[in-house]
Amino acid sequence: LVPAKCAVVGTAQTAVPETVVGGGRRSEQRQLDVPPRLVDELVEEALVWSSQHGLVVGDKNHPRSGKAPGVGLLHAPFSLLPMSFPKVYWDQAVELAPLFNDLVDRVSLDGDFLQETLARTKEVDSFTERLLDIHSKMIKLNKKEEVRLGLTRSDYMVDGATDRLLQVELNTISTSSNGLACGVCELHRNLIRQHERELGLNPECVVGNTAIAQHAEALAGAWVEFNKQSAVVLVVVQAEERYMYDQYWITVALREMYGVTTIRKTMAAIEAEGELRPDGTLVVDGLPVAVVYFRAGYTPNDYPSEAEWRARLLIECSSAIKCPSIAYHLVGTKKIQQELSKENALERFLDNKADIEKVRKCFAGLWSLENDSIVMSAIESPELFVLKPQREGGGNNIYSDNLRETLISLRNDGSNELAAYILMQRIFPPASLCYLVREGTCIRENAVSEFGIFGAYLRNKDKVIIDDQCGYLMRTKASSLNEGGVVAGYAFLNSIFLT
Ligand SMILES: N[C@H](CCC(=O)N[C@@H](CS)C(=O)NCCC(=O)O)C(=O)O
Ligand SMILES: [Mg+2]
Repeated sequence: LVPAKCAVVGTAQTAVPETVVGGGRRSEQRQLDVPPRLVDELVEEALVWSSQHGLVVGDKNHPRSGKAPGVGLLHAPFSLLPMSFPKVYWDQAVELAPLFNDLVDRVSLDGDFLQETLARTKEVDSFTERLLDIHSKMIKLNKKEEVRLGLTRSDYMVDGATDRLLQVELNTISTSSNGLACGVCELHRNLIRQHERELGLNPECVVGNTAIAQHAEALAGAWVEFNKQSAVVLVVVQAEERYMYDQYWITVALREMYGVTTIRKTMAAIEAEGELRPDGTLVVDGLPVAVVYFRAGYTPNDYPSEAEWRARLLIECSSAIKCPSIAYHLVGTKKIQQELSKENALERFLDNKADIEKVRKCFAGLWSLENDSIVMSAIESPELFVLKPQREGGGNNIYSDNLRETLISLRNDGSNELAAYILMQRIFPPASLCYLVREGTCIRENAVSEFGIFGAYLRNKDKVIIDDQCGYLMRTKASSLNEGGVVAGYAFLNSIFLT
């Protein structure tokens, strides 16, 4: 992806202009120090570029910005300049992508493992319970998903204390920012191209992002496997979606590159307009559905009534290729992540010893709350842990004093509520001063980054058609913040150049 000559940018060996502050610890991730006058110029150019190239989101201050495209747009939050990122971590994450693709697929086929691992959680977490109910219905129906499409993202942080790349989580549903991530990469390339001399950076050093093209390719590949010309790709969306432009990058590419039609429907609309033909074909609004691409359905908020649950069940019972299937969705829960980190757990799913070691090497500390000694450690040193419910979408994790109080009350209740959570080692990535632009204003903050590699996996029976990394997402947030997430309103989109 990156010409070799770039790999040395930012290290002491090259005649690097004084503005590129690099070198230092292996895990050092640095941004340029830029003269203030130049910052203002770059910010103005970046805001114009974003507006002209669709690096945009709906503005939450505009009443209809989540309803109709083209109404109430605001530039997406972005880092003004790319983050230098050690090539050794990029290579490691790329190497892990197919291993996690394989792991997710294997675990998704082990219905007993999913049901048993989540059995305690099911008792105290009604959202997970509803997902598991649909899953067990599929098992009773002996429903086989012969064609399986996984569009995942494995998120990592560099642990500053050990320089290790540690997995934060493996997302298996609605992995987003795949569209906008490509935009911010092009933005950075453009800015550097216009100011190459002053910035002392080569635009080619910004790692290209293939996320849009590869997500479209994978969805089109699944549509081909369904093998019905008149069928469409159904995108499940929330009624209010200010992140729609991120989604449209994928669906427009699908139409323009592959001629595949997509329709956007809420779960409620699917329940109202959807039906199953005798042969199992899902028909929505009169159109046969080849692929269901979930960009909603990952949070209880997406199921405000029984209608949405009926829609989820209808989709799952159909012959449509689900992205993700209910099983893939369950594989992405934090409880499964914690279970897979246990001794000998990976051996149940992966064969190759070397692969198992590579996967295990990126696991952070993960514990269930049945482990009372860990719970006591977390009560004593809450800042070293993160308490995680089985929730996606950002803004759900519990930190610091809130973590301690939650654990104390859960422990005192003696209730089995504990099974709704897992504890994870808190990772402290190296921080560096970054220029962060939101709502037209640039601030300079000490910030940390979370690096995600998207994964695409398409399989038809025994034929693996796609098994690859499919782009990346770099998110940067003020190091003073606990929670991350761009949609959640904390993080900024970023790109990387390798050092
Ligand atoms: N509105 C929904 C947003 C879906 C969503 O929040 N996805 C989570 C994983 S579940 C995610 O990938 N977050 C990365 C981008 C961020 O930091 O916000 C969509 O567009 O599909
Ligand atoms: Mg997540």
